Amino acid sequence: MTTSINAKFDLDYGEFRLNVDLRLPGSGITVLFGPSGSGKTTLLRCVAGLQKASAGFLCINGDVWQDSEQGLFLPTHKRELGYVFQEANLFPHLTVAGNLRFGLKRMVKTAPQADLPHILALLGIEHLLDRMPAHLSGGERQRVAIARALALNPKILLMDEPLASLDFKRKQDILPFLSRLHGELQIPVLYVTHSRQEVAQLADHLVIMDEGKVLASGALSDTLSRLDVSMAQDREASTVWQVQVVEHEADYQLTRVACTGGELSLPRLAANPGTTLRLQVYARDVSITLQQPTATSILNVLPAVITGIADDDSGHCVVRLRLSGYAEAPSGLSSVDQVADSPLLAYITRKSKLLLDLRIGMPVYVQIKASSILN
Ligand SMILES: Nc1ncnc2c1ncn2[C@@H]1O[C@H](COP(=O)(O)OP(=O)(O)OP(=O)(O)O)[C@@H](O)[C@H]1O
Repeated sequence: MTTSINAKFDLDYGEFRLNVDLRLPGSGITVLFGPSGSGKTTLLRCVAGLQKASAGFLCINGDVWQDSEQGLFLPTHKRELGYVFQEANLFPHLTVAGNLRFGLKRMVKTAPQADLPHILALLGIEHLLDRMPAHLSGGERQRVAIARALALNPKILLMDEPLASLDFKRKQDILPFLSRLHGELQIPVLYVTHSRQEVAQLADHLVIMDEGKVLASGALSDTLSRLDVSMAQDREASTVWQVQVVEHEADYQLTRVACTGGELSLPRLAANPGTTLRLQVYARDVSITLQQPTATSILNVLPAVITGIADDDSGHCVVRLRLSGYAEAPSGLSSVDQVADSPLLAYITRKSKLLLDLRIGMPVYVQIKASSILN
């Protein structure tokens, strides 16, 4: 993966200080995750030039927008970026088409044009062009706001909790459109959220922040399975893998999928063999055995090696494992960096850990009781 964003900011508000030095991928979705007040929005505003860090350096795929040592600070209107906020902020007196055109009028004439039909199709809003914003659902308004930002053909898309003002149903409606941005957008996206669901569904790269600092930054599944960060330390912990559909077993209404480390049987999926999908496995749905179980109703039993163990203070512990079935990712998945190793977490009682005498480096079997496909 090429490191193409370098964002280094030191900004002191007195009560709060943002101090980050990040190297991020130049494409794909980077999610900034952290509790309220951890500095996610402040970081996004520094990237946009809406906030000026006293010491800062920002380079987006070769374009330097800030270099305080050289006295360089590009104002926001000169930064080629799209910004999507919690509220869509569409002009109420303009149709959807009018809202999209408004941004375009302000573009520099020589700037390359965005592929508008592609953007409209990507966000599924072709049929809404003549509508007024008041006649759109919350999810449709946000899709138009994202299209308006992309229509500017930005070099980076900044999204600050774009789903926060939507109810559960609307969030579910819009997430598939956001998932499409992975493969279809060439530019990097910085996406702020507190939602673990959005992290699992959207992130390629994950940055975990707290108190103005970066606690962890890395490929999604590596970061999700880091036992030193809080996301991996409770029963909501999960890992996300890319899997590939192998075949359907019509008689059993099952679909077999391949991951690095083996194959899994899932309830029948509406996807053709060869399709790549995201699979989320919660730590609480994974159990550990020392021998390969011979009589179990659980279909998904895979060999694994323990790579880490962290106790919590509620009588449980989280065990990090690496599947050890295959050395290589299935063909077709190898380009996805998070597939190189499919880490897995198991949330078990501390008593079970002691009874099985689990230790790092031990070969075991994992039983995966349930999992869910995210896209
Ligand atoms: N202009 C400002 N002056 C002083 N303090 C500020 C300013 N803007 C933000 N802060 C403080 O900086 C801290 C980080 O705020 P920020 O909005 O970046 O957090 P966040 O992680 O995005 O939070 P949330 O998830 O609630 O939106 C907060 O304590 C906030 O009160």
